[in-house]
Amino acid sequence: MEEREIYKGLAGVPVDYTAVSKVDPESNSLLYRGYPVQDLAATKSVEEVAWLLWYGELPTPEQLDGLVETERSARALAPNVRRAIDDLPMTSHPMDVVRTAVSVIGANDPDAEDNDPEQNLRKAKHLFAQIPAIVAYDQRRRHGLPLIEPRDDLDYPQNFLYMTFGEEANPEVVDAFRVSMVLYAEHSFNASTFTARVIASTLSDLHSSVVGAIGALKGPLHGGANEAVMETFGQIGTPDKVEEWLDDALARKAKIMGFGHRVYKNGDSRVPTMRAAMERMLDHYDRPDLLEMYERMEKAMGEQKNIKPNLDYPAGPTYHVMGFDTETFTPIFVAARVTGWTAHIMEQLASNALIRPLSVYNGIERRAVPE
Ligand SMILES: CC(=O)SCCNC(=O)CCNC(=O)[C@H](O)C(C)(C)COP(=O)(O)OP(=O)(O)OC[C@H]1O[C@@H](n2cnc3c(N)ncnc32)[C@H](O)[C@@H]1OP(=O)(O)O
Ligand SMILES: O=C([O-])CC(=O)C(=O)O
Repeated sequence: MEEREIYKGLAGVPVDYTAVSKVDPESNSLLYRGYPVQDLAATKSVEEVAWLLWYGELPTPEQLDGLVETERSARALAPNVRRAIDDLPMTSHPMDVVRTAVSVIGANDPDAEDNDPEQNLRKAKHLFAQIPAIVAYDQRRRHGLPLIEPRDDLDYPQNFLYMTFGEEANPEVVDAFRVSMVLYAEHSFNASTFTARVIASTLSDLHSSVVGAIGALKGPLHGGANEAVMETFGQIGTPDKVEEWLDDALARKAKIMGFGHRVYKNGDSRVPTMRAAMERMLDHYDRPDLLEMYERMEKAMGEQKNIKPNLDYPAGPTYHVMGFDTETFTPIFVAARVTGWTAHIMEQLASNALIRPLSVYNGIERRAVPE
């Protein structure tokens, strides 16, 4: 076999520049276009952060008004997107539903193949406006409930919660949801963003890149971990069972969902902000049992493996107490991350090189085909 060094999982390999965000494990920080994410999460709206990721600067009041108007006027689903969702079995995973619906939105777009930056910005804003309606409707239909039309007097997180639950959410809940959407929006060359960039690098279209990214996000080693956290909590049952459950899981060499990270080795920079939002929600919904379970698992993982939680760990219980179905958690991540993905797709296209790495062949050596 040829002797060449390989970089399994591309671990530690820089493959391109990006100006969208900086993940710095040394200082344990995350910057979106230079701004610390926790400072953005403290005061900025989902719409402001979306603009920042796409354009590189926070919007002026006029620019923000323009984006808000565009987003609010593009929320309702086209009839064939709705029919495509209705045609899927109730057993379809919500990530498959959102992937399918985004595919239909792409097929509906008369300029889907046009990679002009203005067209791609338009498509990105359209997806940003549409995905909450897809996610909310899918959760409702699985409960036998009718679709709720969007309300254009509500901001992005208020409307997302309204379309899901049919009533205006408490402001504290809206704020915790907003914080989660800001924290989930962007994270450099994670697996789904890299997938989006690989697809964009072939000069395919933006919707195809987003569909591919949704597929990559679904896996439990990436976005699917927020669902898996609640499944774990469900298996454990009560806080006093945490240590016993963990001993058994680690003895089986199981990966504990919501812990560990490819880049951060000393804790995920977003966790303190999300944890604070989770604590506000567990208090609001009076779930001290979930906080105890969270803390016991975090402590036991620290003692046994010295591995810290990632963003999916506090996000899972937060979405659970808000009333989202566990399978809806990763689609919420899609709604948030579509801004980051599309910013990266546009950055890739602005300075493109086909992404095509090499492999080292370790199969059977050349041989003759039998007669
Ligand atoms: C928003 C996000 O996408 S954040 C990531 C969400 N994913 C999860 O929470 C899934 C659980 N975590 C994991 O599987 C991993 O930590 C990953 C995939 C996120 C990162 O993995 P990698 O950088 O490839 O690290 P790798 O899997 O090689 O782990 C290194 C060591 O730590 C252990 N380890 C890492 N994470 C975990 C975990 N969650 N549970 C138990 N052990 C773990 C591994 O078993 C390995 O141990 P070993 O050296 O004794 O074999
Ligand atoms: O960066 C990663 O590998 C995964 C992650 O935390 C994210 O995408 O938010």
